[in-house]
Amino acid sequence: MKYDFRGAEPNRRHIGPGDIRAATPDRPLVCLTAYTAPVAAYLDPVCDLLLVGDSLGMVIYGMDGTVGVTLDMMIAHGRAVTRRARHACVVVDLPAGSYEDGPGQALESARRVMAETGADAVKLEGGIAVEASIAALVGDGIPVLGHIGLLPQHAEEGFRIQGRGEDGARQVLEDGLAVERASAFAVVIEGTVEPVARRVTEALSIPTIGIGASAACSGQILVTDDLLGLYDGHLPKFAERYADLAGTIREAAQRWTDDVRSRAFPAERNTYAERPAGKV
Ligand SMILES: Nc1nc(=O)c2c([nH]1)NC[C@@H]1CN(c3ccc(C(=O)N[C@@H](CCC(=O)O)C(=O)O)cc3)CN21
Ligand SMILES: CC(C)C(=O)C(=O)O
Ligand SMILES: [Mg+2]
Repeated sequence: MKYDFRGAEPNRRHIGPGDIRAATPDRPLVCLTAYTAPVAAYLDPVCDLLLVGDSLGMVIYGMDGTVGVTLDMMIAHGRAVTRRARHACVVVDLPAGSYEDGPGQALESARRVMAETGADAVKLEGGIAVEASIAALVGDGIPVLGHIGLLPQHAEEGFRIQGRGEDGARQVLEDGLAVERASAFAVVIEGTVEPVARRVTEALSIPTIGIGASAACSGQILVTDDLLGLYDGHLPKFAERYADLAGTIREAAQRWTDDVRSRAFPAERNTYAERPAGKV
């Protein structure tokens, strides 16, 4: 079925879910989170996929976890990102409480996200437990990105690495196989040991996108605020800081503060005259 994008631009992006699905091992998929229009504008040309992740609850709303994030929050940020993305595939997370009741609830939530944001796809956490829901969305024409391994929406005892031991390894693999059976176009593997990520990647015909899941995946995703040194919480071991935006912000704010107090700001170029220069 075709969606009418109420207020949202129909998706005219260069890279679609089908292109992500067709990724080949010679070119790892490059994925980052984006929650706002300007960050989407900066990342869009260099990424294959932009994820509007429910991590935004922790990263920009200061929550302790992702469980309090609502569908309305995801839609507002999803819409901001699709306003700027014209190259990368845009995926929006279904938040906790918006799909666990089963295929009916998942369909209702995913349809809203697609119609109101103009995203290319949705992501939901889980394998076997959500297989029927993923299949229902795909059957309705909504592309789905899977998410297995560490599931932050179900991390009641903290964010623990998954797949250790034979039982753990089997569960992650079974979840990956379920996501593939349900016809997701790719799957995120989060917080898993390398042998498990390798086994899942070899066993599945769809690409695996790793976060804290080793180099054995078909691609990588990271939370952009971690990459940029902007997140003010605990940085997971798997994240790597490529910039220090927190330091840049503190320094700029301090310099401006000094300039206001010394009356160096505002300068003449920041000040309106009675009549604009050159006009009579
Ligand atoms: N800023 C940010 N970055 C993320 O990657 C991220 C979020 N927020 N929020 C949602 C989830 C939560 N994530 C996390 C957060 C912390 C750990 C963490 O601290 N893990 C321990 C490993 C514990 C173990 O060995 O079992 C670590 O020390 O890295 C892992 C994943 C990943 N996602
Ligand atoms: C960490 C990624 C995969 C995610 O789900 C998020 O940012 O919410
Ligand atoms: Mg998420």
